[in-house]
Amino acid sequence: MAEPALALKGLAKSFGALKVTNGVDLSIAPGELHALIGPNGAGKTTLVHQISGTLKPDAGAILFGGQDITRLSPQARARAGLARTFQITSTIPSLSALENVALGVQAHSAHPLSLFRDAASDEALNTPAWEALEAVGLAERAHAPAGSLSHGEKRALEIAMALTLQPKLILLDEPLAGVGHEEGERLIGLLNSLKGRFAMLLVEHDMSAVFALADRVTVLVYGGVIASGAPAAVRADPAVRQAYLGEEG
Ligand SMILES: Nc1ncnc2c1ncn2[C@@H]1O[C@H](COP(=O)(O)OP(=O)(O)OP(=O)(O)O)[C@@H](O)[C@H]1O
Repeated sequence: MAEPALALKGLAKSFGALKVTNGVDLSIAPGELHALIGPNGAGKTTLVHQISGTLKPDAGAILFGGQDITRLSPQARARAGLARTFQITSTIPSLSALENVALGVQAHSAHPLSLFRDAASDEALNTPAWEALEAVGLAERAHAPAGSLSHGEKRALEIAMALTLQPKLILLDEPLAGVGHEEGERLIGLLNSLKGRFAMLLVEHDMSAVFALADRVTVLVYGGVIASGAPAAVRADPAVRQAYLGEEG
């Protein structure tokens, strides 16, 4: 069997007496889109922070393509191909979409010290930047300042920036939050078009998006996994229905 793209083994994190991640086991196959759902405060974002490396677990291990990355810095994880998009927009508003992506390419290139040396005019940066913009459907907006893009376009731009890492896995933290219905549909189409190229862990409250996209779903409640599996099985699980009672109707 292929090595999982990502495997969490007994991951634990407490804030004081609060066990926010309570011995989480999770496995994502290469190319799989895995959704992580759960009620507010279940610990989803805390789990994503531990996977990306901005928060240290108290116990447990994180394996990325079989390699133990539990103690690696976020930068080293990104270089290994673990990309993430942020709930808070991380682009530079005054620079064009193309310049933002080209800067991302430059930051991860062999010569990052040349940062800001007119990133968008350098062909070695430009070609992958254009490819990433095309992959997310933003090529026509390449020269628009990132700050002028719509909410959904900004999310697509962040995904383009993640693509320049040539990722093996992308962590998507609520990509649909604050995005209107029409743009949401476009983003779901975009994520669908990227499926299979790399693994994705999607944290999302929009259940129609989750069930439209996910190969497998894991449900987190009070920091613990209560169900994990194929979408239909998870949806029918009595413990999951109980956890969502009143939220999903
Ligand atoms: N730095 C911190 N210090 C103390 N408690 C924290 C900290 N970060 C998160 N928590 C608590 O941990 C719990 C889980 O929070 P987390 O943001 O991971 O949940 P979530 O599932 O992502 O929620 P949401 O769906 O609302 O984003 C919450 O009770 C939160 O208040």
